[in-house]
Amino acid sequence: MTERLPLMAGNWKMNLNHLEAIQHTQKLAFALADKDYEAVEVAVLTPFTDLRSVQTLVDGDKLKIKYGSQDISAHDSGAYTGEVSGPMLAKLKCTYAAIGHSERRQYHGENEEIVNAKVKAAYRSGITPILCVGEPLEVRKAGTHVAHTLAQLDGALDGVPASDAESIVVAYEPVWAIGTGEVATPEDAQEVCAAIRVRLAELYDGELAAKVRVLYGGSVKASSAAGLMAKPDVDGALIGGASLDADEFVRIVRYREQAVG
Ligand SMILES: O=C[C@H](O)COP(=O)(O)O
Repeated sequence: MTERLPLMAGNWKMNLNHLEAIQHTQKLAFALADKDYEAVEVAVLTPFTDLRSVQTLVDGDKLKIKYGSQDISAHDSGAYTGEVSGPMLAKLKCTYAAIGHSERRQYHGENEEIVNAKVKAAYRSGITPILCVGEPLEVRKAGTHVAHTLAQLDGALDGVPASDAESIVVAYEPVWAIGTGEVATPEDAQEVCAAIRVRLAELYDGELAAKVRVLYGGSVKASSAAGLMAKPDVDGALIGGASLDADEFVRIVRYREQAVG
């Protein structure tokens, strides 16, 4: 069986200016030890304005924290006011770019076509997409959450070759769980994360599907992390609010030390 290194990624959303970002990253770096990084990959997804500061800190102090953006342009350069391109993010040595987060879909009209173009743009620049998928509350209530989420996955990966897709990270984030304090049960998370892996095997092959990390996101805290991570198809978490509290984020990274709640 393929060993998947768990990934705990903090999505700061539109929080922490570049000075606060330095302080926060230093606090994380101070708290995290080599053994933490052996057990878990740790990443922060910061506002664009923080990336240069975080890069300088990571490079200068040789930190093992990975970092990336919360979005990426579908275009590589040109007259796209306000956009930030893959080559620009690659120059800042970003490992990851979150793509298709529900807040981008909801507030910025990102549809499957745009998400697909952004996934391809990330790969053109050697950046690994953290592709966000997940259903809103009405879809969950209608019981069609698996089909809804898999349709988002299909759309995002349309025309993406296996040689790229094998490195993708998929984050299942039910919209009703984001920022609400209502975390999905481990069983709910497992149901959809497993379905995502099955679909990856159908779209590509079982070997690729076994390699891809599928995260859960939505109100994850230290108290819920161990229970979620106990599920076989949950390979980490995308953490919003709780990632802004360095102590809480470190506790999530050390989920193995928490009780399965
Ligand atoms: O990207 C992170 C998700 O939107 C989860 O956010 P949250 O942990 O604040 O619910």
